[in-house]
Amino acid sequence: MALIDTYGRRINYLRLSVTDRCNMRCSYCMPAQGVAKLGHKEMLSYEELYRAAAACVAQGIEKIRVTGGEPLVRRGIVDFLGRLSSIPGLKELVVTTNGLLLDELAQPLRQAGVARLNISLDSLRAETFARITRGADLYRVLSGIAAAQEAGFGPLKINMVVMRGVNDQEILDFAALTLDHPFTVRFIEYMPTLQDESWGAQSMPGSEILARIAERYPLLPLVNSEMAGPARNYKIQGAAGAIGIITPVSGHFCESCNRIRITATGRVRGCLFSDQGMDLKPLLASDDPGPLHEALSRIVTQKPGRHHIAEEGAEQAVVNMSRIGG
Ligand SMILES: Nc1nc2c(ncn2[C@@H]2O[C@H](COP(=O)(O)OP(=O)(O)OP(=O)(O)O)[C@@H](O)[C@H]2O)c(=O)[nH]1
Ligand SMILES: C[S@@+](CC[C@H](N)C(=O)[O-])C[C@H]1O[C@@H](n2cnc3c(N)ncnc32)[C@H](O)[C@@H]1O
Ligand code: SF4
Ligand code: SF4
Repeated sequence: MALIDTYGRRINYLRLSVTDRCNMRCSYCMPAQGVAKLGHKEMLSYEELYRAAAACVAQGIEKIRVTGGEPLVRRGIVDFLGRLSSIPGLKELVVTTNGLLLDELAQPLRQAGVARLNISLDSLRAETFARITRGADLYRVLSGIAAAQEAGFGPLKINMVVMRGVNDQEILDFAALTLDHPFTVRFIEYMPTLQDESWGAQSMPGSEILARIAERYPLLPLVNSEMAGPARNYKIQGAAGAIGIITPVSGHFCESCNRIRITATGRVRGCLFSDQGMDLKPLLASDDPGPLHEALSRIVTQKPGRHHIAEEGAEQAVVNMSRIGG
Protein backbone atom coordinates (compact mmCIF):
# COMPACT_ATOMS: atom_id res chain seq x y z
CA MET A 1 0.00 0.00 0.00
CA ALA A 2 1.27 3.50 -0.78
CA LEU A 3 0.27 6.88 0.62
CA ILE A 4 0.24 9.45 -2.19
CA ASP A 5 -0.84 13.03 -1.52
CA THR A 6 -2.68 15.41 -3.84
CA TYR A 7 0.65 16.76 -5.18
CA GLY A 8 1.77 13.26 -6.18
CA ARG A 9 4.28 12.95 -3.32
CA ARG A 10 4.78 9.50 -1.85
CA ILE A 11 4.56 9.69 1.95
CA ASN A 12 6.74 6.96 3.43
CA TYR A 13 8.38 8.68 6.45
CA LEU A 14 6.85 9.26 9.91
CA ARG A 15 8.42 11.52 12.54
CA LEU A 16 7.11 10.25 15.85
CA SER A 17 7.62 12.44 18.91
CA VAL A 18 7.59 10.38 22.11
CA THR A 19 7.91 13.21 24.63
CA ASP A 20 7.98 16.99 24.90
CA ARG A 21 10.49 16.82 27.76
CA CYS A 22 14.15 17.54 27.33
CA ASN A 23 17.39 17.63 29.29
CA MET A 24 18.59 20.67 27.30
CA ARG A 25 17.05 24.09 26.64
CA CYS A 26 18.45 25.07 23.27
CA SER A 27 17.90 28.76 22.63
CA TYR A 28 16.50 28.15 19.14
CA CYS A 29 14.01 25.57 20.33
CA MET A 30 12.78 26.52 23.81
CA PRO A 31 12.41 29.58 25.99
CA ALA A 32 14.85 29.80 28.92
CA GLN A 33 12.28 28.57 31.42
CA GLY A 34 11.38 25.61 29.19
CA VAL A 35 7.87 24.95 27.90
CA ALA A 36 4.93 23.91 30.07
CA LYS A 37 5.28 20.17 30.54
CA LEU A 38 2.53 17.90 29.34
CA GLY A 39 0.88 15.80 32.00
CA HIS A 40 1.28 12.03 31.74
CA LYS A 41 -2.40 11.73 30.85
CA GLU A 42 -2.00 14.07 27.88
CA MET A 43 0.95 12.16 26.45
CA LEU A 44 0.38 9.05 24.41
CA SER A 45 1.26 5.87 26.27
CA TYR A 46 3.74 3.50 24.64
CA GLU A 47 0.83 1.26 23.69
CA GLU A 48 -0.90 4.16 21.92
CA LEU A 49 2.32 5.24 20.21
CA TYR A 50 2.83 1.68 19.03
CA ARG A 51 -0.70 1.45 17.63
CA ALA A 52 -0.29 4.76 15.82
CA ALA A 53 3.05 3.68 14.35
CA ALA A 54 1.74 0.26 13.31
CA ALA A 55 -1.28 1.87 11.60
CA CYS A 56 1.06 4.19 9.70
CA VAL A 57 3.21 1.26 8.54
CA ALA A 58 0.10 -0.66 7.47
CA GLN A 59 -0.80 2.39 5.35
CA GLY A 60 2.57 2.68 3.61
CA ILE A 61 5.07 4.27 6.02
CA GLU A 62 8.48 2.59 5.65
CA LYS A 63 10.71 4.75 7.83
CA ILE A 64 10.06 5.99 11.37
CA ARG A 65 12.20 8.62 13.03
CA VAL A 66 11.67 8.79 16.79
CA THR A 67 12.21 12.28 18.14
CA GLY A 68 11.09 14.59 20.94
CA GLY A 69 11.82 16.70 23.11
CA GLU A 70 14.66 14.41 23.91
CA PRO A 71 13.42 10.89 23.12
CA LEU A 72 16.01 9.19 25.32
CA VAL A 73 14.75 10.84 28.53
CA ARG A 74 11.48 8.95 28.39
CA ARG A 75 11.60 5.98 30.74
CA GLY A 76 11.30 2.62 28.95
CA ILE A 77 12.37 4.06 25.58
CA VAL A 78 14.73 1.18 24.73
CA ASP A 79 12.03 -1.49 25.14
CA PHE A 80 9.61 0.66 23.17
CA LEU A 81 12.09 1.03 20.31
CA GLY A 82 12.63 -2.72 20.37
CA ARG A 83 8.88 -3.19 19.85
CA LEU A 84 8.74 -0.58 17.11
CA SER A 85 11.64 -2.11 15.21
CA SER A 86 9.75 -5.37 14.81
CA ILE A 87 6.62 -3.87 13.20
CA PRO A 88 6.19 -5.98 10.06
CA GLY A 89 6.83 -3.91 6.94
CA LEU A 90 8.91 -1.23 8.66
CA LYS A 91 12.16 -0.85 6.74
CA GLU A 92 14.03 1.64 8.91
CA LEU A 93 13.83 2.79 12.53
CA VAL A 94 16.00 5.82 13.29
CA VAL A 95 16.33 8.29 16.19
CA THR A 96 17.23 11.98 16.50
CA THR A 97 18.86 12.79 19.85
CA ASN A 98 20.90 15.48 21.56
CA GLY A 99 23.41 12.77 22.53
CA LEU A 100 23.55 13.51 26.27
CA LEU A 101 22.46 9.99 27.26
CA LEU A 102 24.23 8.02 24.56
CA ASP A 103 27.09 6.99 26.81
CA GLU A 104 24.79 4.56 28.57
CA LEU A 105 22.17 4.00 25.87
CA ALA A 106 24.04 3.65 22.55
CA GLN A 107 24.63 -0.09 22.93
CA PRO A 108 21.08 -0.93 24.11
CA LEU A 109 19.62 1.20 21.28
CA ARG A 110 21.62 -0.76 18.75
CA GLN A 111 20.45 -4.03 20.26
CA ALA A 112 16.85 -2.78 20.16
CA GLY A 113 17.10 -2.51 16.37
CA VAL A 114 17.67 1.22 15.85
CA ALA A 115 19.40 1.47 12.47
CA ARG A 116 20.90 4.96 12.62
CA LEU A 117 21.24 7.99 14.87
CA ASN A 118 21.15 11.69 14.06
CA ILE A 119 22.84 13.69 16.80
CA SER A 120 22.39 17.42 17.31
CA LEU A 121 25.59 19.32 18.07
CA ASP A 122 25.79 23.07 17.57
CA SER A 123 29.27 23.92 18.80
CA LEU A 124 32.63 22.27 19.38
CA ARG A 125 33.53 24.91 21.98
CA ALA A 126 32.43 24.11 25.52
CA GLU A 127 31.43 27.66 26.39
CA THR A 128 29.45 28.32 23.23
CA PHE A 129 27.81 24.92 23.55
CA ALA A 130 26.75 25.68 27.12
CA ARG A 131 25.41 29.07 26.03
CA ILE A 132 23.33 27.64 23.19
CA THR A 133 21.97 24.72 25.23
CA ARG A 134 21.66 26.82 28.40
CA GLY A 135 24.04 24.75 30.46
CA ALA A 136 24.70 21.36 28.85
CA ASP A 137 28.10 19.72 28.95
CA LEU A 138 29.77 19.40 25.54
CA TYR A 139 32.05 16.60 26.72
CA ARG A 140 29.12 14.36 27.62
CA VAL A 141 27.79 14.69 24.10
CA LEU A 142 31.22 14.05 22.55
CA SER A 143 31.56 10.99 24.74
CA GLY A 144 28.05 9.92 23.66
CA ILE A 145 29.08 10.26 20.01
CA ALA A 146 32.12 8.06 20.67
CA ALA A 147 29.87 5.51 22.42
CA ALA A 148 27.54 5.47 19.40
CA GLN A 149 30.49 4.75 17.12
CA GLU A 150 31.72 1.99 19.42
CA ALA A 151 28.25 0.46 19.47
CA GLY A 152 28.53 0.09 15.69
CA PHE A 153 26.23 2.92 14.61
CA GLY A 154 27.36 4.44 11.40
CA PRO A 155 27.48 6.62 9.56
CA LEU A 156 26.35 9.07 12.23
CA LYS A 157 24.67 12.28 11.16
CA ILE A 158 25.62 15.37 13.15
CA ASN A 159 23.08 18.23 12.95
CA MET A 160 24.31 21.79 13.46
CA VAL A 161 21.82 24.67 13.43
CA VAL A 162 23.84 27.60 12.08
CA MET A 163 23.26 30.91 13.86
CA ARG A 164 24.96 34.07 12.64
CA GLY A 165 27.07 35.63 15.36
CA VAL A 166 26.62 32.60 17.64
CA ASN A 167 28.31 29.59 16.01
CA ASP A 168 28.82 30.52 12.34
CA GLN A 169 32.55 30.98 12.96
CA GLU A 170 32.65 27.20 13.51
CA ILE A 171 31.30 26.19 10.09
CA LEU A 172 34.77 25.24 8.84
CA ASP A 173 35.58 23.35 12.06
CA PHE A 174 32.44 21.27 11.59
CA ALA A 175 33.23 20.70 7.90
CA ALA A 176 36.74 19.61 8.88
CA LEU A 177 35.28 16.97 11.21
CA THR A 178 34.36 14.99 8.09
CA LEU A 179 37.97 14.81 6.91
CA ASP A 180 38.90 12.07 9.37
CA HIS A 181 35.53 10.91 10.73
CA PRO A 182 32.89 9.00 8.75
CA PHE A 183 30.20 11.46 9.92
CA THR A 184 27.69 13.26 7.76
CA VAL A 185 27.73 16.79 9.19
CA ARG A 186 24.52 18.64 8.28
CA PHE A 187 24.27 22.40 8.42
CA ILE A 188 20.69 23.48 9.09
CA GLU A 189 19.13 26.87 8.46
CA TYR A 190 17.66 28.33 11.60
CA MET A 191 13.86 28.11 11.25
CA PRO A 192 11.35 30.45 12.89
CA THR A 193 9.75 29.21 16.08
CA LEU A 194 7.55 30.80 18.68
CA GLN A 195 10.45 31.13 21.09
CA ASP A 196 12.67 33.51 19.17
CA GLU A 197 11.48 36.52 17.22
CA SER A 198 15.03 37.41 16.21
CA TRP A 199 15.54 34.24 14.18
CA GLY A 200 15.58 36.19 10.90
CA ALA A 201 18.74 38.08 11.82
CA GLN A 202 20.49 34.89 12.93
CA SER A 203 19.34 32.55 10.17
CA MET A 204 22.06 32.04 7.56
CA PRO A 205 21.09 30.86 4.07
CA GLY A 206 22.43 27.47 3.00
CA SER A 207 24.04 29.09 -0.04
CA GLU A 208 26.22 31.24 2.24
CA ILE A 209 27.14 28.26 4.41
CA LEU A 210 28.07 26.24 1.33
CA ALA A 211 30.07 29.12 -0.16
CA ARG A 212 32.10 29.43 3.03
CA ILE A 213 32.95 25.73 2.93
CA ALA A 214 33.61 25.70 -0.82
CA GLU A 215 36.03 28.61 -0.42
CA ARG A 216 38.22 26.40 1.74
CA TYR A 217 37.55 22.86 0.44
CA PRO A 218 36.72 21.36 -2.98
CA LEU A 219 33.18 19.86 -2.74
CA LEU A 220 31.71 17.00 -4.79
CA PRO A 221 27.87 16.66 -4.90
CA LEU A 222 26.39 13.30 -3.79
CA VAL A 223 23.13 11.64 -4.88
CA ASN A 224 20.24 11.14 -2.38
CA SER A 225 18.51 7.81 -1.74
CA GLU A 226 14.70 7.47 -1.98
CA MET A 227 14.02 7.50 1.76
CA ALA A 228 16.48 10.30 2.41
CA GLY A 229 15.57 13.34 4.42
CA PRO A 230 15.79 16.91 3.19
CA ALA A 231 19.57 17.39 3.02
CA ARG A 232 21.57 18.11 -0.14
CA ASN A 233 24.79 16.20 0.33
CA TYR A 234 28.40 16.84 -0.66
CA LYS A 235 31.80 15.41 0.07
CA ILE A 236 35.08 17.20 0.55
CA GLN A 237 37.45 15.56 -1.89
CA GLY A 238 39.22 12.69 -0.09
CA ALA A 239 37.20 13.07 3.16
CA ALA A 240 36.02 10.12 5.26
CA GLY A 241 32.57 11.63 5.81
CA ALA A 242 30.09 13.87 4.01
CA ILE A 243 28.48 17.29 4.35
CA GLY A 244 24.75 18.03 4.11
CA ILE A 245 22.95 21.34 3.78
CA ILE A 246 19.35 21.56 4.99
CA THR A 247 17.60 24.68 3.69
CA PRO A 248 14.03 24.74 5.02
CA VAL A 249 13.97 28.55 4.90
CA SER A 250 15.80 29.72 1.76
CA GLY A 251 15.23 26.81 -0.57
CA HIS A 252 12.41 24.81 0.84
CA PHE A 253 12.37 21.16 -0.16
CA CYS A 254 8.60 20.82 0.10
CA GLU A 255 8.10 19.55 -3.46
CA SER A 256 9.87 16.33 -2.46
CA CYS A 257 8.40 16.16 1.06
CA ASN A 258 7.77 12.53 2.05
CA ARG A 259 6.67 12.85 5.69
CA ILE A 260 3.96 13.24 8.27
CA ARG A 261 4.36 13.80 12.00
CA ILE A 262 2.73 12.56 15.17
CA THR A 263 3.24 14.63 18.29
CA ALA A 264 3.65 13.29 21.81
CA THR A 265 -0.01 14.10 22.51
CA GLY A 266 -1.20 12.15 19.48
CA ARG A 267 -1.84 14.94 17.02
CA VAL A 268 -1.04 13.93 13.49
CA ARG A 269 0.30 16.82 11.39
CA GLY A 270 0.71 17.00 7.65
CA CYS A 271 3.37 19.70 7.76
CA LEU A 272 5.83 21.08 10.30
CA PHE A 273 4.52 24.58 9.64
CA SER A 274 0.81 23.92 9.41
CA ASP A 275 -1.54 23.85 12.37
CA GLN A 276 -3.85 21.62 10.41
CA GLY A 277 -4.00 18.26 12.10
CA MET A 278 -6.12 15.70 13.83
CA ASP A 279 -6.24 14.23 17.28
CA LEU A 280 -5.61 10.49 17.03
CA LYS A 281 -5.91 9.82 20.77
CA PRO A 282 -9.64 8.96 20.77
CA LEU A 283 -9.13 6.64 17.78
CA LEU A 284 -6.24 4.83 19.44
CA ALA A 285 -8.47 3.59 22.24
CA SER A 286 -10.53 1.50 19.83
CA ASP A 287 -9.79 -2.05 18.66
CA ASP A 288 -11.16 -1.19 15.23
CA PRO A 289 -8.25 0.22 13.16
CA GLY A 290 -10.63 1.52 10.43
CA PRO A 291 -11.15 5.08 11.73
CA LEU A 292 -7.44 5.42 12.48
CA HIS A 293 -6.54 4.41 8.93
CA GLU A 294 -9.14 6.83 7.61
CA ALA A 295 -7.71 9.68 9.67
CA LEU A 296 -4.20 8.99 8.36
CA SER A 297 -5.39 8.94 4.75
CA ARG A 298 -7.21 12.22 5.38
CA ILE A 299 -4.14 13.96 6.78
CA VAL A 300 -2.15 12.89 3.73
CA THR A 301 -4.88 14.17 1.42
CA GLN A 302 -4.91 17.51 3.27
CA LYS A 303 -1.12 17.85 3.34
CA PRO A 304 -0.19 21.37 2.14
CA GLY A 305 2.02 21.74 -0.90
CA ARG A 306 4.60 23.83 0.91
CA HIS A 307 5.25 26.21 3.78
CA HIS A 308 5.28 30.02 3.49
CA ILE A 309 7.52 30.89 6.43
CA ALA A 310 9.98 33.19 4.71
CA GLU A 311 7.47 35.15 2.68
CA GLU A 312 6.91 38.77 3.43
CA GLY A 313 3.66 39.36 5.26
CA ALA A 314 3.15 35.64 5.81
CA GLU A 315 1.40 34.85 9.02
CA GLN A 316 3.88 33.24 11.40
CA ALA A 317 2.89 29.66 12.14
CA VAL A 318 2.92 28.56 15.76
CA VAL A 319 5.71 26.02 15.90
CA ASN A 320 6.70 24.40 19.13
CA MET A 321 9.68 22.39 17.91
CA SER A 322 10.17 20.37 21.07
CA ARG A 323 6.55 19.24 21.09
CA ILE A 324 6.36 18.50 17.36
CA GLY A 325 9.78 16.91 17.13
CA GLY A 326 11.46 19.18 14.59
N1 LIG B 1 10.95 22.42 7.22
C1 LIG B 1 11.23 21.17 7.51
N2 LIG B 1 12.30 20.86 8.27
C2 LIG B 1 12.54 19.57 8.53
C3 LIG B 1 11.73 18.54 8.05
N3 LIG B 1 12.22 17.36 8.50
C4 LIG B 1 13.30 17.63 9.22
N4 LIG B 1 13.51 18.96 9.25
C5 LIG B 1 14.57 19.65 9.94
O1 LIG B 1 15.78 19.12 9.48
C6 LIG B 1 16.70 19.03 10.55
C7 LIG B 1 17.25 17.61 10.66
O2 LIG B 1 16.25 16.73 11.07
P1 LIG B 1 16.50 15.21 11.45
O3 LIG B 1 15.71 14.91 12.67
O4 LIG B 1 17.95 14.94 11.53
O5 LIG B 1 15.82 14.42 10.27
P2 LIG B 1 16.14 14.24 8.71
O6 LIG B 1 16.98 15.36 8.23
O7 LIG B 1 14.85 13.98 8.01
O8 LIG B 1 17.01 12.93 8.75
P3 LIG B 1 17.47 11.88 7.64
O9 LIG B 1 16.27 11.08 7.37
O10 LIG B 1 18.53 11.09 8.31
O11 LIG B 1 18.04 12.67 6.50
C8 LIG B 1 15.95 19.48 11.79
O12 LIG B 1 16.24 20.83 12.03
C9 LIG B 1 14.53 19.32 11.42
O13 LIG B 1 13.70 20.18 12.16
C10 LIG B 1 10.61 18.91 7.25
O14 LIG B 1 9.83 18.10 6.81
N5 LIG B 1 10.41 20.23 7.03
C1 LIG C 1 13.38 19.29 18.20
S1 LIG C 1 14.85 18.32 18.17
C2 LIG C 1 14.32 16.80 18.93
C3 LIG C 1 15.37 15.73 19.04
C4 LIG C 1 16.54 15.98 19.98
N1 LIG C 1 16.16 16.60 21.20
C5 LIG C 1 17.62 16.75 19.29
O1 LIG C 1 17.82 17.92 19.62
O2 LIG C 1 18.25 16.18 18.41
C6 LIG C 1 14.99 17.78 16.46
C7 LIG C 1 15.82 18.65 15.56
O3 LIG C 1 15.18 19.91 15.42
C8 LIG C 1 16.20 20.89 15.28
N2 LIG C 1 15.64 22.21 15.57
C9 LIG C 1 14.96 22.61 16.67
N3 LIG C 1 14.61 23.91 16.58
C10 LIG C 1 15.08 24.34 15.38
C11 LIG C 1 15.05 25.59 14.68
N4 LIG C 1 14.47 26.66 15.21
N5 LIG C 1 15.62 25.66 13.46
C12 LIG C 1 16.22 24.57 12.92
N6 LIG C 1 16.28 23.37 13.52
C13 LIG C 1 15.72 23.26 14.73
C14 LIG C 1 17.23 20.44 16.30
O4 LIG C 1 18.48 21.00 16.05
C15 LIG C 1 17.24 18.94 16.08
O5 LIG C 1 18.18 18.57 15.10
S1 SF4 D 1 16.67 20.95 20.02
FE1 SF4 D 1 16.39 18.97 21.00
S2 SF4 D 1 17.89 19.09 22.69
FE2 SF4 D 1 17.56 21.16 22.07
S3 SF4 D 1 15.93 21.91 23.41
FE3 SF4 D 1 14.99 21.20 21.49
S4 SF4 D 1 14.37 19.16 21.95
FE4 SF4 D 1 15.87 19.70 23.49
S1 SF4 E 1 7.70 22.51 5.53
FE1 SF4 E 1 5.97 21.07 5.41
S2 SF4 E 1 5.73 20.53 3.27
FE2 SF4 E 1 7.72 21.52 3.49
S3 SF4 E 1 9.16 19.81 3.76
FE3 SF4 E 1 8.55 20.46 5.82
S4 SF4 E 1 6.79 19.22 6.36
FE4 SF4 E 1 7.11 19.02 4.16
